[in-house]
Amino acid sequence: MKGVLLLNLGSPDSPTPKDVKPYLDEFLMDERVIDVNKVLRNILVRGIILQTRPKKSAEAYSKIWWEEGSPLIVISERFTEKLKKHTSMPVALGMRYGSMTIKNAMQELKDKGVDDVMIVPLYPHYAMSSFETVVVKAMDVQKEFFPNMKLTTLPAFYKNPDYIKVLSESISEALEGFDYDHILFSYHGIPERHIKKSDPTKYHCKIDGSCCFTNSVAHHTCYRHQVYDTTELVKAELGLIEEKVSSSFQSRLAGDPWLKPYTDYEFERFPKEGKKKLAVITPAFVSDCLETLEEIAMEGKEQFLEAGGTDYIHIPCLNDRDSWVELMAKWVNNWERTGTLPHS
Ligand SMILES: C=CC1=C(C)c2cc3[nH]c(cc4nc(cc5[nH]c(cc1n2)c(C)c5CCC(=O)O)C(CCC(=O)O)=C4C)c(C)c3C=C
Ligand SMILES: [Fe+2]
Ligand SMILES: [Fe+2]
Repeated sequence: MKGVLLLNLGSPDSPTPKDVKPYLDEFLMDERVIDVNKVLRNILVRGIILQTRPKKSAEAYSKIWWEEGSPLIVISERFTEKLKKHTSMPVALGMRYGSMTIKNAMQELKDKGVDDVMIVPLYPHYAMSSFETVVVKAMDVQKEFFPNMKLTTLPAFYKNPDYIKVLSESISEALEGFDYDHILFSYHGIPERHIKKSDPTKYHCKIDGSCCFTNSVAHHTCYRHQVYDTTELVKAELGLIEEKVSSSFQSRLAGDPWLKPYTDYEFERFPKEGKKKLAVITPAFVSDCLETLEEIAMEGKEQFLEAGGTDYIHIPCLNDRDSWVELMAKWVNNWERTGTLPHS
């Protein structure tokens, strides 16, 4: 029997340093997130980052936490419940880090008689530290605990025409009545090194060049190419003016160079260039979370207004929007009926 496993990265159990610390430990000790050798990762994460970050992160989480829990978890649960109403297959939700484990979610499916699972990483773009890590974890768990379960992965959907339509529709709704000077597509950043590492050709990715705009098989796993594609496709779908749209990268950790331009630098720069009314969209995430609600909707707004901006909106993620749930239902139900995937 077929079933669906929705996967996201996860949140701490509460916005306190006591619960944030083990969550951050699991997150940052992941070799696909901090991709240095184990000894160095241990020193970096446990010896340095975890000495101060849990308190800071807990404060940030406290600002966005809902009565029902972490927004990322609550929204993912709402999405799951809605999807269940659109399919006859069992649907479960698992998280890469934290207490809502992938193992429990797979057990839930197995208990309902499921042995053929579509895994759905809730990320439109491929990155080692998001899409790849949830898929590899799901495969490891399957091998160890559910050897008779078959897994099929929904590919990154960053350029799927139906997804672009749903995303564009959500953007145009949010922009209604907002006379913007500029729309910024702010994507979660990753270290530059990661896109070189994910390049299967080992020669295509040049970081600073125009590699992302020339055809290559490397783009199947190139996060930067994929996010630029999403921006371009939405721009075309909505007929947006070239000069009024750009992309940037947020949420970097100190140390390595990360993908540029950095979102916080753009918040400083725009008002000086006369772009004082700004709309920010965060399409690397399908659910609002710490990185959108705190970093963009709160901190980003403050920074932009302090730099001389006058008007600022953060456009919500797709969350549990009906058209998004219906699109996911179309993909999974089609796979149930025909065994085919919507895009590759
Ligand atoms: C597009 C999705 C994501 C990518 C790519 C990604 C890369 C990445 N993240 C970190 C470090 C942290 N990320 C944190 C939170 C966080 N990250 C994502 C998504 C991506 N991360 C989400 C959805 C969230 C929010 C979870 C929530 O509970 O709302 C955190 C924890 C919070 C904090 O302390 O800032 C860290 C740490 C790295 C290093 C990285 C790429 C290498
Ligand atoms: Fe992150
Ligand atoms: Fe590229």
